[in-house]
Amino acid sequence: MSVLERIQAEVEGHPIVLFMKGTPQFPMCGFSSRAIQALTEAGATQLHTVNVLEDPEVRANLPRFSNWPTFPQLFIHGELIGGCDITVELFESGELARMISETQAS
Ligand SMILES: N[C@@H](CCC(=O)N[C@@H](CS)C(=O)NCC(=O)O)C(=O)O
Ligand code: FES
Repeated sequence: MSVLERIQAEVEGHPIVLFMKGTPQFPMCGFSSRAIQALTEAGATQLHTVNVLEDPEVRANLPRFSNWPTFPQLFIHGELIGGCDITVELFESGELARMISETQAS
């Protein structure tokens, strides 16, 4: 499986996926930490995460796949939502909680 196929399988295999630096328990960067915090506070319980620090191939190729240059990257239902700033903005407006409750209910 090529790395792009692996990325595709990750985002199609789980409704909510965060590509991040570190893990939810031990985020290795403030941007990833803030994204996890927003997702958790918005009620995400079925969150699948990929630690790009442990997968250099994904780190190098995800920006090409998603057309988004940095980490973290949030995908819902296989679609890129954005990085830390967008995730936090969606949380603050209440939109993230709505998207997550719809996703987890379906
Ligand atoms: N404004 C960005 C901040 C994220 C960011 O700047 N990430 C950098 C530093 S962690 C990054 O991923 N750089 C590329 C890399 O480390 O591969 C967001 O909203 O997500
Ligand atoms: S790892 Fe340095 S800013 Fe994210």
